[in-house]
Amino acid sequence: MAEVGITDANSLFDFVAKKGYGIKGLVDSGIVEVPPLYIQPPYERVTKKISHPNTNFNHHASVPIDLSKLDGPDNDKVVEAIVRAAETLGFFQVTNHGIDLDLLDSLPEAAHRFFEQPAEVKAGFLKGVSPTPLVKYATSFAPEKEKFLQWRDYINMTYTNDADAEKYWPDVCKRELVEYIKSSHKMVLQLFKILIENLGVTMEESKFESLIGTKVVNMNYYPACPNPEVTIGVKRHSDIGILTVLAQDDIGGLYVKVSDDDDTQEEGKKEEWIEIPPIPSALVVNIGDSLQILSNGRYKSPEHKVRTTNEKARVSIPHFVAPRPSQKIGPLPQLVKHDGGALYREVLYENYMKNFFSQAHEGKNALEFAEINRHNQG
Ligand SMILES: COc1cc(/C=C/C(=O)SCCNC(=O)CCNC(=O)[C@H](O)C(C)(C)COP(=O)(O)OP(=O)(O)OC[C@H]2O[C@@H](n3cnc4c(N)ncnc43)[C@H](O)[C@@H]2OP(=O)(O)O)ccc1O
Ligand SMILES: O=C(O)CCC(=O)C(=O)O
Ligand SMILES: [Fe+2]
Repeated sequence: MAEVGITDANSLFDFVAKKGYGIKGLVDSGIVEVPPLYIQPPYERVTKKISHPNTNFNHHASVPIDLSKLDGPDNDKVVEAIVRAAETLGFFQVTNHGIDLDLLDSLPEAAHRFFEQPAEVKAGFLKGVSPTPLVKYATSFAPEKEKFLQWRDYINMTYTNDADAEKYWPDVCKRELVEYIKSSHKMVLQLFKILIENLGVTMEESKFESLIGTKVVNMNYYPACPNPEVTIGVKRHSDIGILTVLAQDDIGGLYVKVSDDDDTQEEGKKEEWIEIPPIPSALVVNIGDSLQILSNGRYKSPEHKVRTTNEKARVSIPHFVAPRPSQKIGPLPQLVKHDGGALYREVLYENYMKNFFSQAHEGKNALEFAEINRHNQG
C-alpha cells in the first residue's frame, strides 16, 4: 500500500474516504489482505445461512410474488401474500413488476460503468465537491463516525426533476437510473396502497403522493474482498423510507434478520439471518421505518446487512421511496384508536432522516428516534 501513499490508518482513511479512491482504489492498488480498519467484530460478520426452520420466512425470501395477477381472479391471494410478507419478514420479491427487463439488465452494467471510471472522475461527486447536494459519492456509510469501515463504495442521487438529473447526474448511468425511478413509481404506489388499504384506513391521493414524494436511487459497489469472512459490505440497518425497491446482480449477499428479539444484538448471542437470493427478472422490495411507524408497528422494517465475497465485485441498485422532508410521520390515527395507543410519536421526516444519516449503522437504532418512551424529545 506504500506505493499509493498509505502508511497508517490515517493515510488509509484519506485515500479511501477523503480523496475518493474508495475500496475500489484500494483493491486496484493490489492489496492481498484487508487492513485492520475493515476487520469487523465477529458479531457483525455474516455466517452463511440460507434457510430457516420457519418455512414462511424462506418462502417470502425466495418465492417471488407475480404482480401481473393483481386485479385478476387471484387478486386476493396476491394481496394476502404481500401483506403477510410485510407483517413478518418485511422483505419480498416481485416479478411482472412493470419494469422493462432490458432496463433491469442494464442497471448493474450502468453501476459497473460508473465505478470503473478513474477515481478522479468519481471524486468529482464527493460531498462538498459535487455540483449539487443531491448527488453524493462516498464509501462505507458514515466513515467519520465508524470504528470499522464497511466494504462498499456508493453513489446516492435524489431525484427532483428531469432537468436536474440531466444536468447533475453522472453521464454514464443517468438515463438508466431516471428510467428505473420513473418506471417503478407505479408499482410502488400500487404496493403502498394495498398495504394501507389492508389496515382499513382511507387516505387522500395527495397524502399517498406526499408519503412517497422523495425518490432516491443509490448504486452500491462491493469490490471482491481478499478476506470476506472478516468484513461486511453494509452493516446491519433498516431503511428509513416507506418502501425500498432493489435490483441486485446475480452474485448474492443480502441477508435479513428473522428473529425480532432485540436482546440477540449483544456479542455472542445467537441470531438468525437468511439470504434474499438473486432471482432473474425479479425485484426485491422491503418495508422502511416510515411505514413501520405509520402502521403503528404492524408492518416490519427489517434489519438487513450485506456480506462481501472474494469472487467478483457485486453491485446493487436500491430505489428508496420516502416521505417528503416536510411530511410529518406518525402512527395513523385510526390505528392508534383501534390499538388503544401509539408505539411511536409524530416526527418530521426531515428530522428522522437527519438523525439516520448522522450516525453509524447499528441495527434499528434510527427507529428509537420515534419510539415512545425512548429519545422522544426532538
Ligand atoms: C447510503 O447508505 C445507505 C443508505 C440507506 C438509505 C436508506 C433510505 O431509506 S434513504 C431514503 C430516504 N432518503 C432520503 O430521504 C434522502 C433525501 N435527502 C437527503 O438525504 C439530503 O437532503 C441530501 C439530498 C443527501 C442532501 O443533504 P445535505 O447535503 O445535508 O443538504 P440538505 O440541507 O439536506 O439539502 C440540500 C438541498 O437539497 C434539498 N433536498 C433535500 N432532499 C430533497 C428531496 N428529497 N427533494 C427535493 N429537494 C431536496 C434541500 O431542500 C436543500 O435545498 P436548498 O435549496 O435549501 O439548499 C440505507 C443504508 C445505507 O447504508
Ligand atoms: O446491496 C444490497 O443488497 C442492499 C443494500 C442496502 O441495504 C442499502 O443500500 O440500503
Ligand atoms: Fe438497506
